[in-house]
Amino acid sequence: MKVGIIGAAGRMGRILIEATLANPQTTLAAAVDVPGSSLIGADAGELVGQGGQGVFLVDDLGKVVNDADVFIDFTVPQATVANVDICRAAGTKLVIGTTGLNDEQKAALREAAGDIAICFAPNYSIGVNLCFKLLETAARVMGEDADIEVIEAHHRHKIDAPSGTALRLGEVVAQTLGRDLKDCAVYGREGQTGARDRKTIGFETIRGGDIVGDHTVLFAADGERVEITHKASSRMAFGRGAVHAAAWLADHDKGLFDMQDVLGLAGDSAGWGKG
Ligand SMILES: NC(=O)C1=CN([C@@H]2O[C@H](COP(=O)(O)OP(=O)(O)OC[C@H]3O[C@@H](n4cnc5c(N)ncnc54)[C@H](OP(=O)(O)O)[C@@H]3O)[C@@H](O)[C@H]2O)C=CC1
Ligand SMILES: O=C(O)C1=N[C@H](C(=O)O)C[C@H](O)C1
Repeated sequence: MKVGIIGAAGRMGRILIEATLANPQTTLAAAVDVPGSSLIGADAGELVGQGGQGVFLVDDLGKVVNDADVFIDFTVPQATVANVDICRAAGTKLVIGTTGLNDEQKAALREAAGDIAICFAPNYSIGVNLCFKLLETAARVMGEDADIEVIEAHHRHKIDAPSGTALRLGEVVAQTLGRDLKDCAVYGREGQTGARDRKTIGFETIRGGDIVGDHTVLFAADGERVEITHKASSRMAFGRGAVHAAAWLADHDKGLFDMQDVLGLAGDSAGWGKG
């Protein structure tokens, strides 16, 4: 698969270049970043110490959209939605890792997936996707008798909160228990909060330093606690997964998928996911 990277100069973009070059099923075919970046025109391989790739960073997806079979986009919501339109018009597939999209932006992705194949997931690591499955079991067994809290920690540069992964963890729990996250989520607490309502799902966000990404779902029952925790120690865990998803899209012409589909874990889920 010929792969293009959007947001190529970013933290994840550089990792995605490296992961694309390392995967025997993929070749690096294009790289895009924001207009005005001092890196426009640079050899994309140079960004990861592997110069001479002959792929140069451009400032407009439209210039290279036909050069790749699939683009991987880890940028910001506004840019991602614009990129979906460009890829849709060109018939080019997309893997999207950007988080923080609102309902309207997610609906735009769903609509575009009527014409092109899109994989959209808040977390491309194998470990987090395993945790989504473990969580269904934990919620089924303990959910009604426990207070459930989702705790996440990320680096100081992260611009959205709670993380996309934390929100998906909350969705998995809520849907397994027949609740609607929009009604039962509580984001942080302060002041005279009153006693905790067992039907709520709490979210706590930590931002600091260079934390790659930690997530815990806590089930606090009377007399015992269960915690399901994932800690990413390298962004390559996400990068490898996203490039695997790009290669997996080779067999799909249209539709909206997520990493559960790529890993073959989607079959028996309660219906959460898909944006
Ligand atoms: N799904 C997953 O597994 C993961 C998802 N993420 C998500 O990926 C996203 C990016 O994270 P991260 O790499 O840390 O962020 P960065 O800010 O480091 O990277 C984003 C890059 O995209 C560039 N960019 C912004 N707008 C455009 C545009 N219109 N066209 C092209 N490039 C653009 C930015 O340029 P500039 O800085 O100049 O604005 C920057 O280089 C976030 O939403 C994050 O939550 C992160 C890790 C894993
Ligand atoms: O911004 C990040 O860094 C990450 N974002 C994703 C999220 O919001 O869930 C995934 C990962 O935890 C890293």
